[in-house]
Amino acid sequence: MSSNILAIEHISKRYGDVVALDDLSFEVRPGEIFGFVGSNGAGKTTTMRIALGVLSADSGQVLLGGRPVDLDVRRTIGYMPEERGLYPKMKVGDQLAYLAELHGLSRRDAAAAVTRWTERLGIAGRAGDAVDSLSLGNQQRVQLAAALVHDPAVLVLDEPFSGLDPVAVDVMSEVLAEKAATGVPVVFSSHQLDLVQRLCDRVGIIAGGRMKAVGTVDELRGRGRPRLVVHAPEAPSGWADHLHGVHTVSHGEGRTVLELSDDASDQDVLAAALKTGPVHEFSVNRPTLTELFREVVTA
Ligand SMILES: Nc1ncnc2c1ncn2[C@@H]1O[C@H](COP(=O)(O)OP(=O)(O)OP(=O)(O)O)[C@@H](O)[C@H]1O
Repeated sequence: MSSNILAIEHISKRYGDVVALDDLSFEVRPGEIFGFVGSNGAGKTTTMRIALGVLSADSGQVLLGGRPVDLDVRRTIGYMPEERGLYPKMKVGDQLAYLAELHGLSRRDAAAAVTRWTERLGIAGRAGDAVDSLSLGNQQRVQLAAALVHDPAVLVLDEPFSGLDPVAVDVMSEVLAEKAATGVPVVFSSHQLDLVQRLCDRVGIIAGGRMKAVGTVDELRGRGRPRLVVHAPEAPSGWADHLHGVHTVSHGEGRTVLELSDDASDQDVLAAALKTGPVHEFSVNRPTLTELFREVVTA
């Protein structure tokens, strides 16, 4: 199963007059963690539901290891839905064992998988408790366990990090990295872009149902306009505004961040900065994923 590629190919989906997805394509490769980011309503959940096969696309297709996602293929996917979907009154251990058996594991293998994952996710002590007696963060750990107990060939997780405390974020991050290291393609959506930047091999930015940018974090950051950071403590506000092709992004406490158009000269900027007094720092910065995201979705 480790040669599985999850390929989303030209999918479109409308809800009445609302175009939720418009010719969206991307792929998640074996062993990679793919971050799927976009504003509220951009189409992430719709994409993931179509990838799982619980919602059908109007056109386009989803292939896992070259096969359309039918019932058999769907059983090999570990899915964490945004709306969650555990049985609130059922005991954690029973529920996970039930889900594992539903995915084809024998009773014995299911029990072993439940023990392994509840221990790994730090909820073994709660196996005998009803799901709704757990905190939301712990319920989310159970939800992740539910996505993992049948040893899935691919992981599709809708906002798995939302509402988690930093320790739970670390546990979730480690588990995703471990699964990816075994060759499983992992895709998750998130609004926590610092986390996406840290964790993901590649990222896709979706806006208005269209894929606006896909690449490694470095590739995406490299696409953004570079910024100059100038630390000139005596420079007054607006000191660089008269320079050709230079836009001041921010200025405060002697630090100025500037954006330069292609025909602007960084040497002219340096000369202008030196005229104001000493220059302690003069460096080029690439935008963060968060800055890039804002640029892409508002373009
Ligand atoms: N069942 C539905 N009926 C009608 N419109 C829907 C339905 N589900 C989603 N939509 C619309 O489709 C678009 C995409 O929604 P989707 O839930 O996929 O976005 P999202 O990126 O997951 O958003 P969020 O980050 O808020 O979870 C939105 O305009 C949404 O209002």
